[in-house]
Amino acid sequence: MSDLNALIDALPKAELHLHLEGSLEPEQLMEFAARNKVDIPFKTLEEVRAAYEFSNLQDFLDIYYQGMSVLQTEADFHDLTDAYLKRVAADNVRHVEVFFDPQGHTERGIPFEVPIKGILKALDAAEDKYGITYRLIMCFLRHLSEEDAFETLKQAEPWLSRIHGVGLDSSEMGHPPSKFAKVFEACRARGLKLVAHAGEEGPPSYVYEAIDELKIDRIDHGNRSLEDDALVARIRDAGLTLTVCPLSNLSLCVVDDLKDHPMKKMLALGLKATINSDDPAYFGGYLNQNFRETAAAVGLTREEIIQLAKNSFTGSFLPKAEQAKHLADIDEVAARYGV
Ligand SMILES: Nc1ncnc2[nH]cnc12
Ligand SMILES: [Zn+2]
Repeated sequence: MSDLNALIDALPKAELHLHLEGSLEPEQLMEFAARNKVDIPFKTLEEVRAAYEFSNLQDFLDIYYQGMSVLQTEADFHDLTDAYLKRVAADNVRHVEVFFDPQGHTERGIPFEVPIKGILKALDAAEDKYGITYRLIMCFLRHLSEEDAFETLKQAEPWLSRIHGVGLDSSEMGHPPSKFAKVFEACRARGLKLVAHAGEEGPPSYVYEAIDELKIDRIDHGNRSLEDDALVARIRDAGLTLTVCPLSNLSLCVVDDLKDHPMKKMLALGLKATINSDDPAYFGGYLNQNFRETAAAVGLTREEIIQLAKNSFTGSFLPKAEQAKHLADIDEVAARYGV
């Protein structure tokens, strides 16, 4: 193993951009379909794997929503979440801030409490079981209406002490952040943290809207911000974290080649970028795989890798005192590796 990969493995890290439904591995999809007697258009694992091939965000989302159909019971959501946590514990992940898409489930008749109960059961057990702490972020699907988002917020009301933030995901083009300004305002009034996918496929104006109209605390993706120097300065000066997802960007053709990924440039511009896996079952790798492939493709230095690990904690919603403990652990590992 290269020195760089050994350092990546050894560093404590947080993951800040992960869709739980996007951690549905082909094997699990087959298993859940069988145990719930759900018809799926695939007979073999190879057929599922072949379907996990995309050329843009919408291509992926079509399969992603189809895959969700096998998630039926609290146990399914628990098992899905637990498998993700177990997998990233092996990557030395110490804290996760994970998304779920309640509307992807309520729309097909699964009551709101089914996914959230299963997910929380696995997340609550994670500290003892895997040494992983968490925050849970409920996403609104942006291809649906703001009225739908308000209805989802109403269903979430009994759970709001267990939900730390809200996000905005799904088809970006044609669904600008401003469409959700009122519901984000209502969420802010309830003390929730706010994040939004912006600038993944959408233009820099969507990132401006997420900052100015949704008043987000963190930007998910944000790649296309680099097209606008004034926007880069805004993000940098506000200290906003970007949750960037390199292997997702490659799979969805946000970049044509990982060598062209802007991660190194983001760091050079002074942006607080982080590395994340987005939908690891669909995009070819969990957190350390994203670090490894990005480091190799764009030539990240050991110092940059350590900076990225630190950004993952300072960009998290953990209290400063807890962040500081993780930063001290990172310094200890860095010293061991002579950095
Ligand atoms: N990368 C992504 N962009 C938008 N919506 C998503 N839902 C799951 N993954 C997503
Ligand atoms: Zn995402």
